[in-house]
Amino acid sequence: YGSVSTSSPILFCSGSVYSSIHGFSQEEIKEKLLAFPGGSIDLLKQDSGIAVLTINNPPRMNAFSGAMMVDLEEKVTQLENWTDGKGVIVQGAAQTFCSGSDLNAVRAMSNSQDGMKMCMFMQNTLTRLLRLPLISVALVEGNALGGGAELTTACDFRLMASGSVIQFVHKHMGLVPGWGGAARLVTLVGSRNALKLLGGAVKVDSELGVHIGLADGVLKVDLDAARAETGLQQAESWLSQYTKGPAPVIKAVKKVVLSGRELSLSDALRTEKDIFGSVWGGPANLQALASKSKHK
Ligand SMILES: CC[C@H](C(=O)O)C(=O)SCCNC(=O)CCNC(=O)[C@H](O)C(C)(C)COP(=O)(O)OP(=O)(O)OC[C@H]1O[C@@H](n2cnc3c(N)ncnc32)[C@H](O)[C@@H]1OP(=O)(O)O
Repeated sequence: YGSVSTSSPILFCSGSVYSSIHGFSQEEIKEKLLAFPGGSIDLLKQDSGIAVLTINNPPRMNAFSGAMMVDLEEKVTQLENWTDGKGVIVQGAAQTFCSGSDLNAVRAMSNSQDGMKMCMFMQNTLTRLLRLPLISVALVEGNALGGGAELTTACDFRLMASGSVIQFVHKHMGLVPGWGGAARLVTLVGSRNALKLLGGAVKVDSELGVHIGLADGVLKVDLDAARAETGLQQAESWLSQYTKGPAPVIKAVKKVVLSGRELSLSDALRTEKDIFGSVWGGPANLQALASKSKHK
């Protein structure tokens, strides 16, 4: 497979929004964030090409400590470099998703300068998560609140367990989303629904989530415990519908959609041509041509 050389550095070279040209120092804010320890972000890369990223801080309902924000950035870098990867599932540990920023860290960093730096750091990381050349799914069990709700919007898809809730609680905190969640929410559900969800701090359950297009599916509850699949198993089988096939082809699928989503039409068309060139005449293409396959 040829590599994709495109005129769209924003998507494929550095997915970040802020850098030193914006007066932003990633290293300076990392040092501040590391002063707030606790929890971890765990990455499991599987032979299937589907990775599982777990937000792990159960004593605080998987709230993000500063150290976890830094950890997430490192795990996203590992996923960017995963040649054999095709998909990623983002979940919370212990059957709940994520309750946003750790309020203890928020209280200690309550001046506006630090708040904005933290928000730039998280915008960079979550933008890179959304721009991964992998198909991503947020598996929402329990609560996704505040920054946790924003994290769900940094995935391509959201699957909700019955009883789970996505809630942008920001208004109740005297805030608005700052991790890019508002911009992504508008793209997902339209500006009128976004205004309702943010203005009313609405509790979105799985039914409402599907109705407004925030959720892409609801996980089944099987009362027969012996037969029941876990939420993660269900999410893996849902995602595998879209990740069957060789990694370079799946990555190319994600990249053409991403460029269509983020670039102007002319730039998206040029980028699509480059990505097409990277799979044209590649092993999967030659094999398909040789097998005279019919698409019945
Ligand atoms: C809004 C902007 C900002 C951002 O975008 O950066 C944020 O995200 S701020 C955080 C927004 N989230 C919240 O305000 C969540 C507050 N917590 C809750 O509403 C509840 O704890 C809930 C619904 C998550 C769970 O309720 P439940 O009754 O099931 O459990 P507890 O309340 O007893 O919680 C257990 C334990 O977890 C601690 N906890 C929960 N969330 C956080 C958090 N965000 N930061 C720090 N700690 C959190 C809670 O205090 C309990 O600890 P304990 O020591 O047992 O009292």
